[in-house]
Amino acid sequence: MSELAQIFTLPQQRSKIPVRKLLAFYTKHRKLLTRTAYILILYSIFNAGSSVPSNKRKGSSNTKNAHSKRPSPLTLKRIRSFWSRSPTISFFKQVLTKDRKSALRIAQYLTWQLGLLGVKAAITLNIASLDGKLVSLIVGKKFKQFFKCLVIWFLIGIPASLTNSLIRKVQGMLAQSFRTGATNTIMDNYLPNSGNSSIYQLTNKMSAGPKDEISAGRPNKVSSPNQMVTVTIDQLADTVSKLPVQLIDPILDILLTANRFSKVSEYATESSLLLGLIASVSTLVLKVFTPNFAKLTSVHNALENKFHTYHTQLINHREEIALARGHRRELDLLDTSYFELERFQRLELRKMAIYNFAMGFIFKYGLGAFGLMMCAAPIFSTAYFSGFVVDERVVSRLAADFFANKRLLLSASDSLGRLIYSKKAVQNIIEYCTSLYEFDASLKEINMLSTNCCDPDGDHLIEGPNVSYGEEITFDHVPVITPTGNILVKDLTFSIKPGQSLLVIGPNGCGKSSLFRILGGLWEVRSPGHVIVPSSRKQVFYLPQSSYFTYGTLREQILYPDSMAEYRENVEFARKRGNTVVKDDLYLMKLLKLIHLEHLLANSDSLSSDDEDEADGFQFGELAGSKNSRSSSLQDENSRLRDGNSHFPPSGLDIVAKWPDILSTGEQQRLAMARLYYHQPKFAVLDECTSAISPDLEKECYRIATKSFGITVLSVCHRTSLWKFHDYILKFQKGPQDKYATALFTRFDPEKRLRRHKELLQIKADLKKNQELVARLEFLKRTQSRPNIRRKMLYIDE
Ligand SMILES: Nc1ncnc2c1ncn2[C@@H]1O[C@H](COP(=O)(O)OP(=O)(O)OP(=O)(O)O)[C@@H](O)[C@H]1O
Repeated sequence: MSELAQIFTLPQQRSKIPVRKLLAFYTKHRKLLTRTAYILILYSIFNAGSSVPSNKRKGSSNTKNAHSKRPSPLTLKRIRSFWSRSPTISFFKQVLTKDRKSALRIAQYLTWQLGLLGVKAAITLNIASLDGKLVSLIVGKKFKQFFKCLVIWFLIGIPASLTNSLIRKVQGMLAQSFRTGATNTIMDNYLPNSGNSSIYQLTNKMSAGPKDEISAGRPNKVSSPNQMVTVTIDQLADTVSKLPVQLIDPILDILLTANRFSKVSEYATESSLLLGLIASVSTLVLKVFTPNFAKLTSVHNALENKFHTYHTQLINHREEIALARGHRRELDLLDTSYFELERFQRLELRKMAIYNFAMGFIFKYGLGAFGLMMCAAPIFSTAYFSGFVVDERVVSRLAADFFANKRLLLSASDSLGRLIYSKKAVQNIIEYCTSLYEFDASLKEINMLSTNCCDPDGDHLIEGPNVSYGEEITFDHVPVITPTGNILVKDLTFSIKPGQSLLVIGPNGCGKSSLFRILGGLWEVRSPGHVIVPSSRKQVFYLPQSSYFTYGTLREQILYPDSMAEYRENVEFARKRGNTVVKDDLYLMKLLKLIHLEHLLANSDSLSSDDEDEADGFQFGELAGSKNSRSSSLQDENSRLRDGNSHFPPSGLDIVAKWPDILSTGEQQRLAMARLYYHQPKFAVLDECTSAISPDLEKECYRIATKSFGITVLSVCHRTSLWKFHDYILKFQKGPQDKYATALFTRFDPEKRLRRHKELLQIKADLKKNQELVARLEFLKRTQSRPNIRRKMLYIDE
């Protein structure tokens, strides 16, 4: 009879309860009971670890509820609905289907991770057995065997350490692959090939939407696109890579422990049942202390984001803030946002401390005590049935079992705790995926709406039902309406052909730049308007008041938005074809010389030494390659450059700097003009892009653009000195009482207009002077006729 049967037979002799029948039933269904125990354990663990948020999100209020509610127990129906509708699963599917290469790598690293975790669990089991054996050999005083065992124990350390380090490495690789996949997925909509300005539109949408949802408990998903792409994806990848270890490692530990117990212990079935019950009760108790991790993460990220944004603003506008002595105001803003973050972190720490206490106590000590009890049970029962007289061999076997089991059980109870703690990781993953999914969905929505406006190859400037293509730029009854729905101009009509430059004038805020936003495809062409534009986006170039400069070489500033690869390709192509003009490094340096920026080249001496005369005698036609044939000197220089014997070392254009920081506004505008000369588009939109350049050089810049390079400009400029470069005028007018501006388009004779303008100014000045004279005369008359003034001759009035 087994020890177990002996125990159960003891009370039977003294009681009238049908213990025998119960025992028979129990012995018959022992396996079923064991399985029930395992199911109980699993259910309790998953229930505690379940974190499936409600999928019935429709509006923001539902979204808010979904996060403020505690996750309800895991059911099959919820799992099914989670699988089909959850943003988390959808995001994962997107990552795995869109970027096949990353998906393959993810699968590969996951397999590696699973294999390594299996090896680790097997090693742990072996080490536990060896531990027990070592104790048994010590008790049995078998030194030789003990030493052998110790050597094996020591040697096992090599694969154990190797496995651990490999697990970490594979985890890092998994995180990297997932990050790559997720970033590529988002990038497809963030900067789409179609050239659609989704980020511009999204930012517009954000400014129009609710400003701060943090206080409402749900931060704005798209409040910070850069945070999404840089931080959230990284956090997600990191958490995803750790999850297999967090989930599988403890599960394997528990399974191996259970397996070992079922082999070595007579009480395995009962112990499992008891363990299942205790684990269920423990997880129920733990639920009371478990905070809503998803909500904590979400609010924490939003507050961090706000704090970062204020700092970024401070850095971006440092000069303006410093000159305005705005440091106190900025400090207030930073302090407030930091205080909010700090207060929330304190709350978070408090909640986590309570949770960690409950976790540690229940799982480490509660279940640990239970484990020790189970380990001690065979020793006490053996001692009891043998009348407390035990053979030494039995003692050493029992001691070995005790140590091995104790180690395994304690690690199993710890594993159970870790498994439940992985709930935090799962909830964080859900939160990150939901944020990214919503961010991606917003971008997709914008791109879908703009599929009308942009072709997939990104070749067209704009597309849509109200757009057609031609050689000209025509606006036909186009209403100018802001994204927020404000009408700026009700009906805008004008048309210009190549060679017919347009001057756009009007008061501030009437919609001059907005016209260019429509032309650039940032704002849609609203019905009943219709526009005709050149089909290729390369034919229209836009230069704003403050141009964008990348962090890179001086050469890249001129080439932008072309890449270095495109530049090299163009140079090679032009050389192969034997073009008269090759836009190579030498050409770029000449352009810099043209706008007096040669000092930016590291070795500017080279421009003024040997080649001084040449550069001075340089003709714009040579650069434009339009009318004049290239001079032999330029040919010589180009071939010298090609042969690597150039007097213009490439280092000059290779300087890397933070260009907006080291260049004055005027220099930046001149560099932007060099960019325009390099690209030589058919049309150029110049939106006050020379406002900081001295009048003489500004005229020169316009002259080179229009006359030398033959670019047709559409310019907003306030200086009358630039009028002569335009053939047509578009004048926006808006009275103080008018809701929106009207636009007048006519042919423009700058000479005549300028004469009239000067005449008008003269008349106004004369009239003003006249009015002053009349007023003075009135005053003098009044003084003379005042009755109370003592009569004296103030002036002689003839
Ligand atoms: N993205 C936007 N969303 C909503 N309104 C906008 C947006 N961009 C500009 N506006 C509004 O449209 C109006 C016209 O702006 P626009 O930049 O066209 O003026 P402008 O005529 O070029 O003025 P200025 O001479 O000062 O440059 C302004 O009132 C501005 O606030």
